[in-house]
Amino acid sequence: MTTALLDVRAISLRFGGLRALSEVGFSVNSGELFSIIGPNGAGKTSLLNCISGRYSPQDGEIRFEGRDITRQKPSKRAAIGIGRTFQNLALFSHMSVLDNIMVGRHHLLKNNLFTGALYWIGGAQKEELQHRRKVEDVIDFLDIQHVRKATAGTLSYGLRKRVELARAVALEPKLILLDEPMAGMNLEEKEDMARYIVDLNEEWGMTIIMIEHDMGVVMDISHRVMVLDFGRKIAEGLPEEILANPHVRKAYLGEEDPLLEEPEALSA
Ligand SMILES: Nc1ncnc2c1ncn2[C@@H]1O[C@H](COP(=O)(O)OP(=O)(O)OP(=O)(O)O)[C@@H](O)[C@H]1O
Repeated sequence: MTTALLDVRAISLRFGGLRALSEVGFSVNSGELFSIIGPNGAGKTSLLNCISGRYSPQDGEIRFEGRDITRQKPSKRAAIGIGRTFQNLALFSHMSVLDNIMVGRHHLLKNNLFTGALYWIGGAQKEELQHRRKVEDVIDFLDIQHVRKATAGTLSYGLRKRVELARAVALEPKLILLDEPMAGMNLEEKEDMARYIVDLNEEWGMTIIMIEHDMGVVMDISHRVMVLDFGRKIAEGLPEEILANPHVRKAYLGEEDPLLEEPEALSA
């Protein structure tokens, strides 16, 4: 039996009296592009925060590569291969694009005692070289060579989102969590971003969990989709199954749920 890369088991998260997540469970396999959708306030970002370690669920368990990480700190989770981007940009706006990406890498290496030891016994140059090569690969991949020296805060919104993705990718995560990567983008920027996400998944082999409101993109590029509503999982399946699900259509698209409707004869 293959072990899922990520296994979320019946997690519940409360903020005082508010139930942000109620017994949500799902698994993501290596190589999947898995999307989470749902109306505003459904609990999508809270769920991502539980996976990255920012929030701690009161109940349930989260396993990564078969190990229980439910109580691990966010930095430890980043070091074992869970990367993320944020709904609102989280770049150092006064720093260059290159430095923003390097910061992520240094953070990763700082967590790695072995590379730390190498530094002291003279392997620093080789390490630094590999380090820079990786960053250059990421810069090439995301087509941001032309702005590598620019101050991040001066870039257009679409480009800043791309730099933020570059910083997360430079950490070489096994699993990357994308919180609304296309929010606020125009059509062209969205198309570009969708292509980068698909390439990351198909060519770089990264497993992706994405929250996104643009249904066209979600249904187009996801392997599987999960739907949250009021902190509960209401559906999970292939894009076409989700689109055809009457409960989803009602909760998410605001359409009437034929299963819940009264027969015409009775309501007349
Ligand atoms: N730190 C927090 N403290 C208190 N309540 C919170 C906190 N974070 C989230 N919530 C609440 O939890 C619920 C779920 O919020 P969450 O941001 O996870 O939803 P979402 O599905 O990501 O929404 P959106 O699509 O608007 O981003 C909301 O009612 C929200 O107000």
